[in-house]
Amino acid sequence: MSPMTSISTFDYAIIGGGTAGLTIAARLTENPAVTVAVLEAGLDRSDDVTVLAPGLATVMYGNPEYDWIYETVPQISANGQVIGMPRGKQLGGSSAINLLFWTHSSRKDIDNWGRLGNKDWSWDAILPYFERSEKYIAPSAGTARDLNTSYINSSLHGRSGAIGNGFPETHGEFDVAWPQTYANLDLGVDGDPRDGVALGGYTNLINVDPIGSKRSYAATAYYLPAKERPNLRVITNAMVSKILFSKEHAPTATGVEYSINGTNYTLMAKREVILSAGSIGSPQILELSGIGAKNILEPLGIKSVIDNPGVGENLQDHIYIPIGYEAMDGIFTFDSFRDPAVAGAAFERYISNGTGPLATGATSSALLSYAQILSSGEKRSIPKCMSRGLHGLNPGLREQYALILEDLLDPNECVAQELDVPSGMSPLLANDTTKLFVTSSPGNYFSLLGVLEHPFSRGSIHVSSPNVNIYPTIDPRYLSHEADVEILSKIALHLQTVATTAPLSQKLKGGGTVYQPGYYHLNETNVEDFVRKYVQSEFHPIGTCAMLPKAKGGVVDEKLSVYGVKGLRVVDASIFPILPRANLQTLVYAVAERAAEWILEDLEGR
Ligand SMILES: Cc1cc2nc3c(=O)[nH]c(=O)nc-3n(C[C@H](O)[C@H](O)[C@H](O)COP(=O)(O)OP(=O)(O)OC[C@H]3O[C@@H](n4cnc5c(N)ncnc54)[C@H](O)[C@@H]3O)c2cc1C
Repeated sequence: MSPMTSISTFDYAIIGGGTAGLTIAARLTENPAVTVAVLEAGLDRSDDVTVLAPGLATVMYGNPEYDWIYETVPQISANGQVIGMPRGKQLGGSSAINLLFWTHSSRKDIDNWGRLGNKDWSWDAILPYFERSEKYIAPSAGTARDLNTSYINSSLHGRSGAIGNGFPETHGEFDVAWPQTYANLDLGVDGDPRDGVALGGYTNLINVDPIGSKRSYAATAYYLPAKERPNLRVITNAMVSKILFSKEHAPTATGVEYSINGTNYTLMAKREVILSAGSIGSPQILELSGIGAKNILEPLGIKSVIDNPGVGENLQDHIYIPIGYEAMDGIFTFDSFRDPAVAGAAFERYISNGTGPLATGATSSALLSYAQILSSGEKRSIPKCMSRGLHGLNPGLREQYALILEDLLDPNECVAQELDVPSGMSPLLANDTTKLFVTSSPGNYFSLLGVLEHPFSRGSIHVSSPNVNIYPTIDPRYLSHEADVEILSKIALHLQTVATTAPLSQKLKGGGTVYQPGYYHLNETNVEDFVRKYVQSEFHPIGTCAMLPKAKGGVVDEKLSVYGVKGLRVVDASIFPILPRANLQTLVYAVAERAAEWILEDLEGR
């Protein structure tokens, strides 16, 4: 907890000290006249090596000290699997446990947010906020050569923003092989994807500060520099259960109820409550506070404040298929850490000088259009099941599907992201994230992952109890739309082409044809069955408090204010109306930066 102050009522109360919450807190308190309280359920772990060492990220999954350890209900269209859903429970939220990919959405992705009815949302409008959150650090000449970083257009990258990012000075044989493999497939990156347009295979930036090779994230980059400000109070171990409303006229958010170790407290907010509890926590807290579908809340004894059936709906997530290959003898993968001596030596090396395998995360990425992943001679077309058209859908969903279909037909728009995990994986144990990124099979493995960027399936998150400690029901309905199965199958088949292409194939046994036990060769006949059995979450849930017109299922307006109440905004990944390409954190930071500016403008009456 940061130093106590005598203030008991604040101008702003922020629920959730995660990626978005800490960004807003830091920006608002730059104005010394503004008082801000942040209420975070987890603890401050910003000096914990498990958080800071890039190579230890997956160690946090399934550990309640760091992770909420949510899980989905059985996924009917995905072989009945329960999928584990880690979310960061600590200052920094999911930015403290994520896999450090620093990627950007496409220009069209954000323009689409505008086309869905959100005034003033476009790529051009969000650009300054990407820049504000980014501190790009150029690599050494050796790293630039090894990882082929010549695609970087440094004029596009922010140099003095909050989050340090660059290329790891420690890299392995797979990292070096990756860009050349895509170039050999004629899929080499055709620019810097930071421009929102470029596609192809490349070495990705990761948000690691080169000084000591430490994770740069919301707690270290936004919170720590602001920590001593007298106008900021961050309360950790504080579980928020409810937003309070005044009874006058239209309901106005006036404060929050929270508890610490079972003792209840109330905190008042004179100007606004800002809900930044993430895509699972934010709809849960809205519903617990009476904002949501009346027919869900009243049977649970929750008094309705605003009847809005959009809350908790429109859940979308990036899903992927992994395929495990056996690495050539002598090549390091994280499977080598099964030997405690190897793991111990790596830890010592990281602690003593910030180098070695724990100093880096995976860095390989490819952003590919539908045309680029189809097998040669195959023509791009809309999925078979979409040929009936979009009749009978509600207007909001019809518009979203029309945009996704456009992306499929556009040779310049990303449909798949391909990446790697330098170890074996156990996708059939996806309900237990302590087991997902390891394998019990002896040997060293390399996993290729193919992600579906714009899924059609839509799910929901709803409370099942008025008690905040009972987790909401999370049902993403993975693969419930047939089109997702069809497209993900094509992506899975493309991964096999990548694995058998040099120089990557030279690093894999049998030239990329020897599989980790449990995986097997895929073909047109067996791939759909494989996709339903092996599908995974990239842990990118969005959309559950969607920024959309209310008639289209919206929960917040284009300035992120909750419909029907005053003094309440939602600012986090839950407001994304439709999934962008690639990983989400750069967009969460940018949205939070933009929201902070609006909040300050409102204060100044501009
Ligand atoms: C395992 C994993 C890997 C990922 N990898 C990448 C990646 O490599 N690159 C990338 O760009 N993106 C990645 N992402 C996605 C990205 O990190 C998230 O989308 C982003 O951090 C979400 O930010 P947020 O502000 O919406 O939520 P969060 O950062 O999760 O913040 C929500 C905060 O609210 C708190 N909270 C919730 N409920 C309550 C309550 N009742 N009371 C008080 N506090 C509460 C939480 O503890 C948390 O701190 C990954 C995510 C995960 C989980």
